[in-house]
Amino acid sequence: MSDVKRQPTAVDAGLLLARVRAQRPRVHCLMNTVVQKFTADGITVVGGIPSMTSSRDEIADFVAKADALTINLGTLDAERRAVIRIAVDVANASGKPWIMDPVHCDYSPGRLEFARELISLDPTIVRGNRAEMSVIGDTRASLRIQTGPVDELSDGERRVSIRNGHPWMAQVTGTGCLSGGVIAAFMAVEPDALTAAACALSVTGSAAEIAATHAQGPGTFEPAFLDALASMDANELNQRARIEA
Ligand SMILES: Nc1ncnc2c1ncn2[C@@H]1O[C@H](COP(=O)(O)OP(=O)(O)O)[C@@H](O)[C@H]1O
Ligand SMILES: Cc1ncsc1CCOP(=O)(O)O
Ligand SMILES: [Mg+2]
Repeated sequence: MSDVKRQPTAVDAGLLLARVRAQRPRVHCLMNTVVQKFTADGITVVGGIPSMTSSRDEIADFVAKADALTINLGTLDAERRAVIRIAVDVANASGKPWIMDPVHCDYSPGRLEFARELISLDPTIVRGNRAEMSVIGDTRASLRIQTGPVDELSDGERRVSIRNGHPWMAQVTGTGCLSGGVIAAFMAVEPDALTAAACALSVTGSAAEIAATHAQGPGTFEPAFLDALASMDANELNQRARIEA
């Protein structure tokens, strides 16, 4: 799976999910304070090991021990900006993959400016929803992901669409943030970021489809989604994953 020209497939999704479960990558998350638990649970049930500390004293050690890093701008303040800069420096110095979620950068010029500063530091992936990615615009060399009813991925050479998921994902706070954590777990076991992210999003989207068949609404959908993520396997992905060039 190292040929960067390759288009990812449903078979890859099953293989990478099995690789995450076998390798148990550590994912450090500088996650917003709203959805820390949900994100940590999402990483855990796909097979990764999350850590969430945002202490300035510890961040360098945690990132150094992690296999991938998730940076989320959802609840930003001066201290968190400083900690994010340290985390990104350590990840870049040691060649670890990192994903940046520019949550609500469309609400505040200051946040957009900080998101642009981080993009200049070469994140492996930038992922946001439609409103966020519209103001972000071009992300130069990074893999760019815009999620929504259809997820659109582009790395400058390839474009991939993921047609999985369910509208209830947009009614549960944190499904986008959780996807950043799951994508990071997949990047930790697969060097081609587009393949890793496409497979991760087909896994979360397929789990959402299964959860929706059991749930009565967004409230019961959330735990059903974690259950479906935990029991996802290659057979299910072969039937459901809709990864299209
Ligand atoms: N209407 C929809 N149908 C299917 N999947 C959706 C829908 N809306 C969002 N999703 C999925 O929910 C997740 C979060 O996407 P999105 O809502 O764009 O991000 P955010 O939560 O950051 O606003 C993604 O995995 C996306 O595929
Ligand atoms: C509501 C809110 N406010 C700050 S972070 C956050 C969660 C955003 O989660 P998502 O973008 O995944 O829905
Ligand atoms: Mg979001």
